[in-house]
Amino acid sequence: MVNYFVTTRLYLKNLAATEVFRHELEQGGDIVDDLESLWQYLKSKFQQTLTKVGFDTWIESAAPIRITDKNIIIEVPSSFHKDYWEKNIATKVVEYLYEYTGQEILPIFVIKNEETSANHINETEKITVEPTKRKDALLNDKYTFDTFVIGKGNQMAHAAALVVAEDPGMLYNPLFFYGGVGLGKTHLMHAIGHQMLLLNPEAKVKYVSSETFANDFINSIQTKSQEKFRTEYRNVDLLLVDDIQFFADKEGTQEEFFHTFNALYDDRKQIVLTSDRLPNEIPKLQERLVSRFAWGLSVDITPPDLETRIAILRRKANAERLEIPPDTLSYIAGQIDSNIRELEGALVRVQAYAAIESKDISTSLAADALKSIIPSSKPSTLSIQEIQKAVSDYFNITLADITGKKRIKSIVVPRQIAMYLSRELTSNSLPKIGAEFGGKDHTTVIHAYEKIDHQLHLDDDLRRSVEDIKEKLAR
Ligand SMILES: Nc1ncnc2c1ncn2[C@@H]1O[C@H](COP(=O)(O)OP(=O)(O)OP(=O)(O)O)[C@@H](O)[C@H]1O
Repeated sequence: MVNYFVTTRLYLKNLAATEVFRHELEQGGDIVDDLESLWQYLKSKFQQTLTKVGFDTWIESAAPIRITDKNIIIEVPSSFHKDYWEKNIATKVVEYLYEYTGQEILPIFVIKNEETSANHINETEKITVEPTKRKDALLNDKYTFDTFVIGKGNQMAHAAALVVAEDPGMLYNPLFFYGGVGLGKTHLMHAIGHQMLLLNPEAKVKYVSSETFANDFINSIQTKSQEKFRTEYRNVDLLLVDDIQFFADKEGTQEEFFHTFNALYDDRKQIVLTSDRLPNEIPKLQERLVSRFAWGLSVDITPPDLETRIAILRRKANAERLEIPPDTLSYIAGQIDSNIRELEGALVRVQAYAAIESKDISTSLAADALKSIIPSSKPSTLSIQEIQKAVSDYFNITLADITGKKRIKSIVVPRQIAMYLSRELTSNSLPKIGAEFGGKDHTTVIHAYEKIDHQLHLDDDLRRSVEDIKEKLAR
């Protein structure tokens, strides 16, 4: 019998030498005519060893490309998946392939190209995993991995969430999700909690918003029950803290959280945090917290593309047993592009409108129902380019300066004003505004918006300039 461990060592030894693999691949002839049957065999083996969510995430998203007598090429959706396969699944592939072919065949992982990766959107409609009924964890029953639709913008966050749910405290600690509002950060957090409890019903899971943490802490001081507070927060296996940007300005809470974090981290307990921005962009977050949060993995969630939005709506419509024609789903998904909570709200609105009118849901009914909330109904038809031009004319700088990267104050302030006005006066999403400013991140737009918004109350000159520009734009 060829020892599987020898095979594994061989595999690991060669892992870095992908080029050698490729050469060998070119030398080797095809050995299996029916790649599909072999893949089915591998899948059936993994079905027995992985959880359903693990199987869906890692195996279902991969596809075999070719096999020779030396290698099998497996296509995976992202570098994150590739990394996970190499570290956790590859040795099993070698073992199972040996069982099937009697030969040592080493896997090579290639990343699927960007254009086609949308094909991997998980549109599984069935909900098979019963969410945990443990109420003390305060988890929302609806927020599980099964109800989470995977798309380009959240694929990596979803995979990382699954890793920490199945292997808490080991690989990514803390796990930090950041991104705009309503994009699924809370949903993923709860899914981690459910999955962990499913695998280990005895696990202690605690989910809190940052406000609840702060309030619990303040109450514990007022009621002299700090010991109880500490026991409650430091004796858990998984601590989930949502929206930690609200820790800004709360010195005492940050101090306490620092100690909570250290206690859990030292005990190898898993910590998961979310915020609307990266830790170093949260104003007044203590440096020592910022650096600790960077110990683990930070993953952003970006707004879903159209296919993902349609898949989310379809899942929701199915769950509510609503009959909605595909083109109507596409229409609704096309109207709301940056916030899934609003997308779901739009569907509820269409549903209510159909009930009131006693009509079936159609595209024209959806258009009527959404008239008052879709972006095109906002009063302004102003474009971002018009705003950029008005601001650059006003400050006598070039359009290239407005969209460029120069960091001098005489350009940075007008650029921030232009971003502020783009958010105030147009219905464009934050990522779209960022893109129009030379491909900047949405968090840069949030930062600019908040800075100008704040300064307007303090700086008369700035306020006058913004009013003048607005007036010019209104003409
Ligand atoms: N990928 C997804 N698949 C299915 N539903 C989703 C997905 N992403 C978000 N949702 C749904 O959208 C709604 C908003 O998501 P969630 O509350 O998790 O957003 P969030 O990023 O935490 O927002 P906030 O920053 O406001 O806290 C929820 O109902 C959630 O179930």
